[in-house]
Amino acid sequence: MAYENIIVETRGKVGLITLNRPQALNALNSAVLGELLVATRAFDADDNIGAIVLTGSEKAFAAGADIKEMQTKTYVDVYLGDLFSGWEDFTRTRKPIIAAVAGYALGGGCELAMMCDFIIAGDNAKFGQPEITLGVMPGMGGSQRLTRFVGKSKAMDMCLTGRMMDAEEAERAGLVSRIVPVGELVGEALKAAAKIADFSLPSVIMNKEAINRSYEVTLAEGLRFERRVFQSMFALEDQKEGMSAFVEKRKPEFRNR
Ligand SMILES: CCCCCCCCCCCCC[C@H](O)CC(=O)SCCNC(=O)CCNC(=O)[C@H](O)C(C)(C)COP(=O)(O)OP(=O)(O)OC[C@H]1O[C@@H](n2cnc3c(N)ncnc32)[C@H](O)[C@@H]1OP(=O)(O)O
Repeated sequence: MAYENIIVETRGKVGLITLNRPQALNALNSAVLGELLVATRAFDADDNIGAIVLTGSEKAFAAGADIKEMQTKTYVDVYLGDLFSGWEDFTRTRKPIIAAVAGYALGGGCELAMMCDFIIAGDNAKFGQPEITLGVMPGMGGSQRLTRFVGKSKAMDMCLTGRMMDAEEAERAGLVSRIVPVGELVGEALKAAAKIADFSLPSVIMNKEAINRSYEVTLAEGLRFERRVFQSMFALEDQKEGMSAFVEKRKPEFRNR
C-alpha cells in the first residue's frame, strides 16, 4: 500500500510507523486513521514482526484530531458516522505497540499514545487534552484512559484547564514509562521493541492481554484470568525452551510455539 500520511518501515523484527503530516504537526484525520489501521494490521499479520514502534517528529507526536477536518461537521455527521469508533480497531492490535513521543501529544495525539502499550518520552514531550479550549472534550478515550493512568485529580485538572504536562510530570504521574534525550528517542524505542520481539511471541501477546485485562475486570477476576493464562503457558514449547535454557546456562531460542 502507498502511504501518504505515515512512513512505514521494517527494522529487523520491529515495525516502525512514523506519522508524517509535518505541515499540521501530525494532526490526526480520517486518512491517517485509515493508513494506521492498514499498517498495524499488516504488522500484526507478519510472522517476521514481533513488536511495533509508533512515532512522530521531534516537534510533534500528534497535535490532536485535525481541527480543520472536524470544524464543519454536524451532530448528524458525527453521530451517524459514529466518529472515532474506528480507533477501537487500533487497540485490537495483538502485538505490542510502543509510542515514542517527542514534542506535542495533544488531544487525539495524547489519546493515541495512551492506546499504545507503553510510552517512551523524549525530554521535550508535552502531553495534554486541550479539547475544552475548542468547546469540546476528549473523544477517543482521554477522559477514560487518562483518569485510569494518572488519577482523577490530574486528569480533571488537565481536561478542565486544557494545560499541558511535560515529560517529567508525565513520568511522575505514571503516564510515561521512561524519558530519554529526544535525539535518542527512536533508537531507544527500537531497542526496547527489538528486545520484546526476541521473546516468545505467544508469551508476549499473553503478557499484553493480561495487563490490558486489568483495566476491564475486578482484581479477583483479573487474578483468575492471569493464573489460567500462566497455567496455559506450560503448553508452550517456548516455556520448556526458556526454562531449560536457564538451567543449562545458555540463551534460549524461542520458536513462537
Ligand atoms: C471528522 C474528523 C474525522 C477524523 C477521524 C480520525 C481522527 C482521529 C483523531 C481522534 C481524536 C479524538 C478526538 C480528540 O479528543 C479531539 C482533539 O484532538 S481536538 C484537537 C486537540 N488539539 C489541540 O487543540 C492542539 C491544537 N494546536 C495547537 O494548540 C498548536 O498548534 C500547538 C500544538 C500548541 C503548536 O503551536 P505552534 O508551534 O504555534 O504551531 P501552529 O499552531 O502554528 O501550528 C502549525 C500548523 O499546524 C496546524 N495544526 C496544529 N494543530 C492542529 C490540529 N489539531 N488540527 C489541524 N491543524 C493543526 C496549524 O493550523 C498550523 O498550520 P497552518 O495554519 O500554518 O496551515
